[in-house]
Amino acid sequence: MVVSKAWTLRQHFQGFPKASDFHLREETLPQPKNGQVLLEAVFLSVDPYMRPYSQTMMKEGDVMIGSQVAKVIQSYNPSFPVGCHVVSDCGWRSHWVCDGAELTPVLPDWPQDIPLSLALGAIGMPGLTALYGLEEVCEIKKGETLLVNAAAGAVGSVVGQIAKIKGCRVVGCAGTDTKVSYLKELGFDQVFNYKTATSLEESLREAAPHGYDCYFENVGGKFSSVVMPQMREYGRIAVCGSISMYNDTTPQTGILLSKTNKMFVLILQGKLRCNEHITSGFNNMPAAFMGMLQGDNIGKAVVKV
Ligand SMILES: NC(=O)C1=CN([C@@H]2O[C@H](COP(=O)(O)OP(=O)(O)OC[C@H]3O[C@@H](n4cnc5c(N)ncnc54)[C@H](OP(=O)(O)O)[C@@H]3O)[C@@H](O)[C@H]2O)C=CC1
Ligand SMILES: CCCCCC(=O)/C=C/[C@@H]1[C@@H](C/C=C\CCCC(=O)O)[C@@H](O)C[C@H]1O
Repeated sequence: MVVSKAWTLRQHFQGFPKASDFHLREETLPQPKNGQVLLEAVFLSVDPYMRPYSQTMMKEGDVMIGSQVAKVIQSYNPSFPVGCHVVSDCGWRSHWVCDGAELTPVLPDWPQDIPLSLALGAIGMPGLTALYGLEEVCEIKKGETLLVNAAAGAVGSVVGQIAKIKGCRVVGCAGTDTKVSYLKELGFDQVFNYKTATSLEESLREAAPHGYDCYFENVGGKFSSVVMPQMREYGRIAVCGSISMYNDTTPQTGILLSKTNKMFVLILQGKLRCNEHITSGFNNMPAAFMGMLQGDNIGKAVVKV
């Protein structure tokens, strides 16, 4: 018998999440049956969507939603032998029994030099979101000017680097001077701290006097209203997220939305840098989640068990 730890939503968040909104419970798992596996969490993801989706998809008492990289530690399913790694959407749990239908195997040819945690970051959902938004939504072209906000985060940092690789001029905004320096190191052309800028409108205009061809929107709310008039004719906007609104108790005006090998190659060639903000310990899941929402992370926020 394995006793699993699980973080539940004790009560729905009101505004910014608090430590007392979470509850750590223990649950005894059943012995896996034929076709099933027992998973042990190795890295867990904390992502912005957990805040708005907790409101719409979860009841109080439910285990927090989320993905993790887990190791198979017992197996009665030949597709997932003991020792292999998978991505599972089983939530904030240390262990879980399930069948293979819900699991994505970590590729058997995963390069040794690339940390498995990137399956939750640049090689996973955030990285592929960045690539999809740039290529399929913005259809970005060489020579164009792109704006990305939350630029030092999991999605934003990949967006800016891919756009540079494609020969674009990239403007990024982030919330600390350390993030600004990091983005300059990554090769962004113009970067500013939106929290200390005297005027967001002027900083955006100074960074791109002829306006923006593409806008990769991660923040929403007032930020997007300021960007709109600075879009060029035939400009394209990938509305990816609206983190500035996720903790609102009263609605603001503004937008609210409801190729893996390629990424390996770019990382191994040193063209795509993937910083991670790693918090240690399953017990620190709520702190890691709240830290990410308030901007503590440079790159992808993950928890290492
Ligand atoms: N549509 C889709 O499929 C997906 C959408 N997303 C969206 O992309 C966005 C970024 O996600 P992700 O890269 O995972 O997260 P990040 O790693 O970027 O972490 C969140 C960051 O958001 C910034 N932030 C927090 N509050 C505000 C605010 N009020 N105004 C501006 N910035 C703020 C903080 O950085 P700072 O210090 O710069 O403020 C923080 O570090 C989110 O909106 C998310 O919902 C993500 C994945 C998939
Ligand atoms: C108003 C919320 C906008 C959030 C944008 C965002 O960050 C989206 C991220 C998703 C993420 C969602 C994860 C779980 C929810 C499952 C929804 C369901 O119908 O089952 C991930 O699935 C991929 C991103 O697109």
